[in-house]
Parts: sequence; C-alpha cells; structure tokens
Amino acid sequence: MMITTKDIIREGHPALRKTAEEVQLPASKEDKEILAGLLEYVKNSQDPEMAEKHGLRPGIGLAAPQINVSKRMIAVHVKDHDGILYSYALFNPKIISHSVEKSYLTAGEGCLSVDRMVPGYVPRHARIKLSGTTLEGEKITLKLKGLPAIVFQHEIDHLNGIMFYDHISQENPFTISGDAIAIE
Ligand SMILES: O=CN(O)CCNC(=O)c1cccc(Cl)c1Cl
Ligand code: NI
Repeated sequence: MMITTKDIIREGHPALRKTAEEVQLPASKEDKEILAGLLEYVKNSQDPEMAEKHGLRPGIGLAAPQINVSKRMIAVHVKDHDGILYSYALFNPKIISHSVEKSYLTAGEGCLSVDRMVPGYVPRHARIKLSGTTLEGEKITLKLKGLPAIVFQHEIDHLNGIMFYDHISQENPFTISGDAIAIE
C-alpha cells in the first residue's frame, strides 16, 4: 500500500526512540515492499502533483521507524550541490568510516516526525563511507559528502532512536565549531 503522511508517527511515539533491528537477509517480500514504499514516499513527496493529490509533506529521506517499523531500512532521494541525484533504498545501512571534519546545513534540519520548527545548527560528519544492501540484494559502499552525507546521517540516526535536535547545542543552538563546513 502507498505510504502517506498520516502513516508517519510523531515525536512522543516510543518507536522513534528505539534502536531498530537488523533486517534478516535475503530480505522477505514484506521487507522489500516496506523499503520500496519508503523510497516511493520520498519520490512522490517531491512530485508537486502527487504531493498535492495525496497531501504528502515533502522529504528528502525516510526511515522505517517513522512508519512504526522498527527495522534498519532507509530511503534517500536527494540532489547534491552539483545536481547529482542520490536515490537509494538500503537495508542495514552502516557508517564504516567518517571524517573528523564536521558540516551542517545553514537552514537547519526538519523531520516528518516533528510537527514543529526546531531552530539551530545540526553538526554532522562532513564525509562518510557507508555500506548497505539494496532492494536487489546487492551489497554496496558509498562515499558521501555535502547534503547527501547529511541526509544519510539523519536517516541512520532514526534507526538508532536519535532525532536531529538531539545534536543541537542547548546553550546556543547556532554555535558551531569554526572549522565546520557550512552547507547552504
Ligand atoms: O527522516 C526524514 N524525514 O524526517 C523527512 C523530512 N525531513 C527532511 O526531508 C529533511 C529536511 C532537512 C534536512 C534533512 Cl537532513 C532532512 Cl532528512
Ligand atoms: Ni526525520
């Protein structure tokens, strides 16, 4: 079935704070349908006609816990600064290495599970190397930087019960270490 915004659980729902379970591979038909559904939501939410027709709040990523499925699955559909499309649906994504250097979105972050604006910079690893398994069962590794790196980290956080605002400084939400890379 098509995922819509009403299927997305909101902060306060305990599933958002759980650590999601590894998906047993090869994936079952059901798990493949769920993961494909996550990517379909993200793509549809960025299509003005589909978004309007189905009342979809836009997103550049989505994680299974957000539809109350506590399994390690994420989908990302986002273009980087150079217009390169990163469209992935992955089982068991894992960050295998990352830069010391940090980066952050100057516009801050938002979340479909958070029905409010939470201002502030979200410091994240500037570059990451991640592994995961595709819907076709292929094990891949990706080297990411810029906005794609940020989005994958936001989604993998959801698998570990972490919300973006957990990273925002309490003292001053707009403090960020001097050498962090600003992403406009
Ligand atoms: O977990 C996924 N969502 O909550 C979907 C809605 N949020 C976004 O599309 C979004 C917006 C800004 C920065 C980042 Cl990193 C992301 Cl991910
Ligand atoms: Ni989110």
